[in-house]
Amino acid sequence: MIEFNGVSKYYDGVAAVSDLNLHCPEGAFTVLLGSSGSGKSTTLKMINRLEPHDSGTLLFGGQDVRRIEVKSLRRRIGYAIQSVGLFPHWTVARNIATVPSLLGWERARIEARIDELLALLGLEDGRFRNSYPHQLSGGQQQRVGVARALAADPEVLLMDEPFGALDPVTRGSLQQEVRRIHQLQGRTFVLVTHDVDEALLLADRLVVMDQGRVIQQGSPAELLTRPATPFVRDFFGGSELGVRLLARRAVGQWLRPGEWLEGVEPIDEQMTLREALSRFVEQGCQRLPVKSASGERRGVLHFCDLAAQEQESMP
Ligand SMILES: Nc1ncnc2c1ncn2[C@@H]1O[C@H](COP(=O)(O)OP(=O)(O)OP(=O)(O)O)[C@@H](O)[C@H]1O
Repeated sequence: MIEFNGVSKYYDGVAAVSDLNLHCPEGAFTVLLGSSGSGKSTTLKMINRLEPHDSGTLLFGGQDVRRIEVKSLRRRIGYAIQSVGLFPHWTVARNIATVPSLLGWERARIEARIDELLALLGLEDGRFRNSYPHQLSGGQQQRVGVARALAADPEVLLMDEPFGALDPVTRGSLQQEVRRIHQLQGRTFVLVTHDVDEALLLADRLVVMDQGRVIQQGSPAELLTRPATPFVRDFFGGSELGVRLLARRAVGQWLRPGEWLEGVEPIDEQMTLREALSRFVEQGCQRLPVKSASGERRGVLHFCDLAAQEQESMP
């Protein structure tokens, strides 16, 4: 969907990104991960031409972005940023309606879309619709920012640290929400973050950047198990690589079916192996029964299997 071929961008002769080769596949959730100043935001802004690139080619849906009229390009791309950028004197509803109104949608269609998005982002409580941004919490404002970016059902959603300023609990619930929306709608999402756990939670495809260059790109499991350089390994927390890998895997794939255990509270098969590890430590046990969301017996998770799989996947 989006392809960078040898793309560079300079500010006052200094490269912000250089010779970028990067692919964001259609329908995938791509996350650009890197430390401050590594060129992530610049990369994102070149996609919707908020920043023009200086050399190389950047393709959007197979077309050179320079050949797509800026207005029509931006209509195809939603953009959500950390500072939200809501219009302060407009209600939530009017903020969300910004792009559909520009596109000349009929009133009834706009109203229906606002309702749909408020429900999608967990803001369906009637009071939000006509509130002003300053009457909302930071987390609610971020939700409205994402709703506004999604309003005209863009082909691509770009998000630059959209949960940056939030407390861990609100951040966690918004991350889950965005993941759910991605799975539901099957659109192409590109998100920028410097938070490793956020990246691992959301990404189908992960791109690690440093000093304006792509250091490695691939699936989260690939990067965790086969980091291409010591930098990538260190970025994922070196000794924490194994635990982070456990956070990507669900209990359901690792249990022994056909076994059961009485007298111990069962865990859910959707639980991550990382959470299960905490449960083993908390309860000081070696085995845990596993049930489905509807309460059916699925089998037993053995601590020794979990430890073995972590060793296998370590680089
Ligand atoms: N408008 C600008 N003028 C001059 N230099 C800039 C401009 N925007 C970015 N840069 C420089 O380009 C480099 C990459 O910046 P960029 O914002 O893309 O990094 P980032 O990885 O998104 O960082 P952060 O996580 O801190 O936002 C930095 O060295 C930055 O100082």
